[in-house]
Amino acid sequence: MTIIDGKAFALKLREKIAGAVRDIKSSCNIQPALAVVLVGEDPASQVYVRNKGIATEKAGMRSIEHKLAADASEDDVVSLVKKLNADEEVDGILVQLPLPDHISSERVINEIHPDKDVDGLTEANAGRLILGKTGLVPCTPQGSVMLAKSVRDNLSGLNAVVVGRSILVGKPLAMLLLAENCTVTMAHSRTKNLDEVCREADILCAAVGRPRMVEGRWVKEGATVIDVGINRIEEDGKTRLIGDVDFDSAKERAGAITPVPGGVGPMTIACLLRNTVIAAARRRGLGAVEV
Ligand SMILES: Nc1nc(=O)c2c([nH]1)NC[C@@H]1CN(c3ccc(C(=O)N[C@@H](CCC(=O)O)C(=O)O)cc3)C=[N+]21
Repeated sequence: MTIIDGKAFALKLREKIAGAVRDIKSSCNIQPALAVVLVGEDPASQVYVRNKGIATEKAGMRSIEHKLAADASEDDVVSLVKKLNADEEVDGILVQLPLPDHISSERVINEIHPDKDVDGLTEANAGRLILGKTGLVPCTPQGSVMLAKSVRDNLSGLNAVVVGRSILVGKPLAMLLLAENCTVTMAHSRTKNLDEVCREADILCAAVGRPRMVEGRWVKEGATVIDVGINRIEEDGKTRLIGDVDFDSAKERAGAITPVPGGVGPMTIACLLRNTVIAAARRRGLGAVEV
């Protein structure tokens, strides 16, 4: 049984990205830049944004942070996005989610120029993903597939079950697994006999946001389990981060499994940096980057 070390994989990927950034700098004298927009003072979001900024700079790229007050209007956020779209120096734009309730994240996200949409969440990039066209791919699903491929070099023909159908993770993840020639089942809260459906999975991905929902008994012997959940819970008087999979029971049956923390989470940030380099190279006509 393999515990998939997402943290180590992400660090290696970040080194490769740093190499690609160095190449771009030395050959074209360009420093790719990522702009992150944070609205409000949510402590968890502040931590994420700070970590993204540090990771961006460690990769040799420029990090630009824009912080708006919690009572900023939707139009304020949209004008900022438009300004960043027009800024030649900015290669990637990320609007930290969730946004305050009075702001439509759908509207704001869709204002991002698709070629700068490093989250891969605009309608244009979602469309490109289902049509199999070149675009920017959502980071968490991309990282999940990379981790699955790190233990099974060919996913072709395997049964993949994705539990969860969110726009951010479940749907794009299913599309990426389909592109790997998996036979994909999208399961969700209304799925009948969810345990039986999961037991058919060679690749079982849990992205539901419910702590320890996927039980060990649901895991086929030898399956690859990708746990996308990040749930903060109180247990034994401590705050703990746990996944959507009951790790202790699942690891008894899985062939390989991602832990939480240290699994998919670190890959999300690495893939964000990857998308930023890819966006920079495409926008500036530098040809494809191999990362
Ligand atoms: N526009 C946008 N894009 C996002 O990609 C986005 C977002 N908004 N809003 C919030 C969520 C959450 N997210 C995570 C990224 C890394 C870890 C991560 O690295 N987690 C570590 C642990 C970190 C800890 O200890 O808290 C791990 O799983 O090992 C987790 C969660 C990106 N998000």
